[in-house]
Amino acid sequence: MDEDKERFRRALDFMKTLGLHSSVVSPILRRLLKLYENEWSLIEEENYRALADSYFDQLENKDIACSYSAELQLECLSYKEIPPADSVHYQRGSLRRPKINTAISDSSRSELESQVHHSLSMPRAVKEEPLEFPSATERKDDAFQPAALPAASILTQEQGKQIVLFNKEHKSKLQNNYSGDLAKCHKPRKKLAIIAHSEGSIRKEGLESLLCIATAYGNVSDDESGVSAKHVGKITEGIPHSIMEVNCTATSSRSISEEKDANLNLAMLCTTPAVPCNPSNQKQREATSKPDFPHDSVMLNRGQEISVLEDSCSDHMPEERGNIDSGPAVPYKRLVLRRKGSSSSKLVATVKEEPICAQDCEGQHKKYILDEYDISRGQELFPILVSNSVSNESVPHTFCYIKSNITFQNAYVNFALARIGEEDCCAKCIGNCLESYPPCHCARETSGEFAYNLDGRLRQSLLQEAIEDKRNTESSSSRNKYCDKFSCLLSSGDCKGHLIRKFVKECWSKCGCDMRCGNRVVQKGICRKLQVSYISRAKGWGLRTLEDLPSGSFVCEYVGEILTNTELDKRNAVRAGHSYHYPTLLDADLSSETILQDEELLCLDATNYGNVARFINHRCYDANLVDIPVEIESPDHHYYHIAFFTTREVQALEELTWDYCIDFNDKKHPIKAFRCCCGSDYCRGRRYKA
Ligand SMILES: C[S@@+](CC[C@H](N)C(=O)[O-])C[C@H]1O[C@@H](n2cnc3c(N)ncnc32)[C@H](O)[C@@H]1O
Repeated sequence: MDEDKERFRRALDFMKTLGLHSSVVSPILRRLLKLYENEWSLIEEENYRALADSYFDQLENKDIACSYSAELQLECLSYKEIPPADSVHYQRGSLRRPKINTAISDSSRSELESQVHHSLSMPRAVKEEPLEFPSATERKDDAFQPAALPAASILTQEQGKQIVLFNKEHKSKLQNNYSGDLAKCHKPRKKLAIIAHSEGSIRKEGLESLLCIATAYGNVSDDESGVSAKHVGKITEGIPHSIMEVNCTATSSRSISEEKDANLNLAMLCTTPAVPCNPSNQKQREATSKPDFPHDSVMLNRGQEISVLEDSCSDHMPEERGNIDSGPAVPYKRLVLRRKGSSSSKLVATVKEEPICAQDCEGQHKKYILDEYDISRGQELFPILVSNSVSNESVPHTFCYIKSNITFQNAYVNFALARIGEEDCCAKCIGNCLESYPPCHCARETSGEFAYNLDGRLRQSLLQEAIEDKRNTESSSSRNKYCDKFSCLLSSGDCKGHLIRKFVKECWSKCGCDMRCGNRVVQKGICRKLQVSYISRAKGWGLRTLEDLPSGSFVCEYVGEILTNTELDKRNAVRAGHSYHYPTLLDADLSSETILQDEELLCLDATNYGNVARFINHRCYDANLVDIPVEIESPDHHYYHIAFFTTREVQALEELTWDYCIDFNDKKHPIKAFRCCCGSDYCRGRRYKA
């Protein structure tokens, strides 16, 4: 009998650690005991899963109104966290729990429900007790059993770095699948103490370290003082695997402001030593092309994003970088985590605290969507993942991802080698042209100096020139008044001219150098970790970098269909009412041309076919990307590549932007300019009145 009492107490203690109050749990537990004929093992199995399930089931069945007393809103949260059945990716069957639903008779069920309902609707004063966590040794006590709810366990690998994530949100037992639609409840609540607990063990070669990260949601405070994480981990060396056992607990006890949600996330990251990146390494390619997660960023349930930015032994790293997002709704916090057993080795993670969409009190569903897949469908070297944590807008499926430009109908693009003269290639070069002296013919376009430095970045003088060119677009002196000679779609006959742009020329097929030549940057394609991300309702989707980018780095090319301007004109006529527009003119060399045929007057349209660049939003004047015309296959400049380079150092998770050079006051353009929300101090579009 005493043993039963003790087991009863243990069950309640455990449920308390999930935030479920004894007075609510006790009747449910009693009912379960009756149903299972005192077979405790069925209830204790998997850390009281049956009990927890029964609790949630009852709440689910009884549509409890949201007018709880404040101290019980935690239960409300638990209930509302349960996503609609059709959106839950987690399989109930996988819980292996006893079939409570069928086992409970109607009368038992209603009795049970009434108990739950009664308990929840009774206003009671709940004493807020400070949360105390058992130490590692205390935890050996049976009274504190770690939850064995199925922790999300995700493996990613990139450049040898292995990140293993065990993620658990308090009581979020249903959300162990990291993708899917989740609904949540925003409820005013006062003080909330939440606990997350996770455990797991992994077997993996060469495990090196363990980190435990705890983060909390909620508009509560600007510091992390209310959140703490402890872990007990050990790595056992063994051949061929190391075994890591992790046991992690996090607590948060903070004041939660109204209308905000609260959450606690736990992530455990295990790293293996980095190995040098070699894109030709097949194994690595396979690993990086896995369409599950970004290499060093782990998307947690409900969109919390932890990006491992730096793993360094330096003590000079800034601990706070502040808010690095331009959008209003997505604050970032930067955590600096110390490695266990080391006072100097730090791992810096940026935690993106997402506004959590909710099933609000009116019962209206707003779904929080996380779509995680490689939008390039394996075409790019690194997967380009998609993330939306702002709205219920789903991943754009309205276009087809292409890695390089494709020609539409009669657009004239001729790559015949015969058209490349001796002065337009370096047939005699061997190896890396950047190391040759004097520079070969391919440096001619950039005044006899190669456009790129040995580290692959654009030379600063060229970069500055390109930035200046763009910034002067408003002044007519930098434009060539060419368009009176033909119908220009920029302004339908009222053209203010086109920018004269300086080209970069890369080596190509007729050159003697090989693909390792430093004068081949754009043609190698995207080699940065990028993410298509929903920025805001005003701007829609955008592009972010997931890694720090030095100034002058090549990011990506603007890829689309190569169209004639006449075709574009036709398309624009039917697209006038569309919200987003993706075409861009290939007009960088119009000034040097005489009269052009229609099929030579080209543009790129990424509306139906395009790459990541179609998501880059506009920013007036001080954008962090600049578009540079690049000659690769063809010495004539009707057709060329538009390549984006960083105008300055760009930090991981910043949105990438370029100046579209839109004339926001041009009322004659067939496409009405959007109302600019770039946020720049020099914004030209803000003045535009719709
Ligand atoms: C090339 S698309 C960029 C990707 C687009 N945001 C999307 O969701 O697909 C250009 C369109 O994005 C929107 N956009 C880009 N920059 C913007 C800005 N600064 N302010 C408001 N809207 C912007 C405009 O609707 C524009 O037509």
